[in-house]
Amino acid sequence: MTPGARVQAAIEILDEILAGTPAEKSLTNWGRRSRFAGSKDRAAVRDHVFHALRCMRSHAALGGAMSGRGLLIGGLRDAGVDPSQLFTAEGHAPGVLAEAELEQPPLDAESAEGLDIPDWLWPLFCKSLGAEAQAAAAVLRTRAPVFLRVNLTKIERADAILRLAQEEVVTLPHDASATALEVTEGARRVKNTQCYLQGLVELQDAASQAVVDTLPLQDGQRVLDFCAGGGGKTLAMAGRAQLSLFAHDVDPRRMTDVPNRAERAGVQITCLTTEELATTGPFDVVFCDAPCSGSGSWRRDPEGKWRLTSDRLEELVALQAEILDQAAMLVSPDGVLAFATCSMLDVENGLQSRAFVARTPGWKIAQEAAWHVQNGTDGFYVSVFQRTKTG
Ligand SMILES: C[S@@+](CC[C@H](N)C(=O)[O-])C[C@H]1O[C@@H](n2cnc3c(N)ncnc32)[C@H](O)[C@@H]1O
Repeated sequence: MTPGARVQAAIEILDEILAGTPAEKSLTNWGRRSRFAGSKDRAAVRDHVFHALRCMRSHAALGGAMSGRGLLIGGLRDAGVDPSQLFTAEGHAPGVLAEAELEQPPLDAESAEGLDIPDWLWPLFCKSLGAEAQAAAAVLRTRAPVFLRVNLTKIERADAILRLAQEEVVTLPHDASATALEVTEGARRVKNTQCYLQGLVELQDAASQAVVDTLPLQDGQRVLDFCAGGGGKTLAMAGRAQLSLFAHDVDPRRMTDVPNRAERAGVQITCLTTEELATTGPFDVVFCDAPCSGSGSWRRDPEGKWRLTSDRLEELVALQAEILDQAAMLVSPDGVLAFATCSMLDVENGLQSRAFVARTPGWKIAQEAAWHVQNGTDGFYVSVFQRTKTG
């Protein structure tokens, strides 16, 4: 496919997304009807689509329309490329620019529109991130790096770097965690490498790994991952100590992959239903990786940025509080409760944790940590609660 034809394909996919089809489904639909497209074409089209989704407000403004065509015209202008170079109508390229499309509309690059944050969210975003708000929003307009977690029960980090390099995946250690590697070349090959297939490495953001590093895990503990989902953090915990590990999720279907992933990593994880929690507890450590706005990972899920509403955020904050209250009851008398989100919003993080200790006698915040996208990782937050002596 020519560069122009790739742009036209992205325009069609974006129009489908704007009409309500999820991005992954639209890309799959296009892939099925475009057997002629090679792997490089598919990757390039996907990159166009995801870049447009990350920068949807600003690119629509620069392109003069919230449409696939407007987004691609705006995206080219944002990159300093004259769209007329690709909008030629030749070789399946999009049609030439109409009179009304020729002039670039003005855009304030420091406004919520220019920084691609919804207007309703911008005050909250600024309050949470202070002087870093603009920098964080700007990073959310870019593609996220790919990170791996080295399974230290199977291989040292330095050896994993060498083994991956033999399979043409180039990585560098990342200082967010002693298990983290940033992939600098060959990211698309990772899932086919023997290193991955044999469970020596897992795909996991570096901040997710760092969150698990903060948990006070020790050999012999009974540990519950209360919101386990696909078990990414349960597996990371398994790499930290010899634990009796339990995974739970209110939606057990989300844990479908946990047994296979555990087997690949060579660890044991027991999945529990909600009914089984009461009879299996209490636990020495209960970790809640709670459902949240996902604002720290909007580079990977840009549709989430535009889907979030203030009502939905309010619902999420209420759900997080409920989860903390339920999880606290499963902690043993000397145990620890931990709460994490992949959010950078204070209302889901520090304020949520302080509200928990304010309404729940007997608990204090022992530790808090946050990671922001400006430092290269996803945005994440964790708080670790301990019981007070009088509690
Ligand atoms: C952020 S995701 C977890 C991601 C996972 N820990 C990982 O590292 O791959 C949050 C999970 O919480 C689950 N969840 C939502 N409400 C819950 C509740 N009341 N109790 C337990 N889990 C809940 C969701 O189904 C979702 O899988």
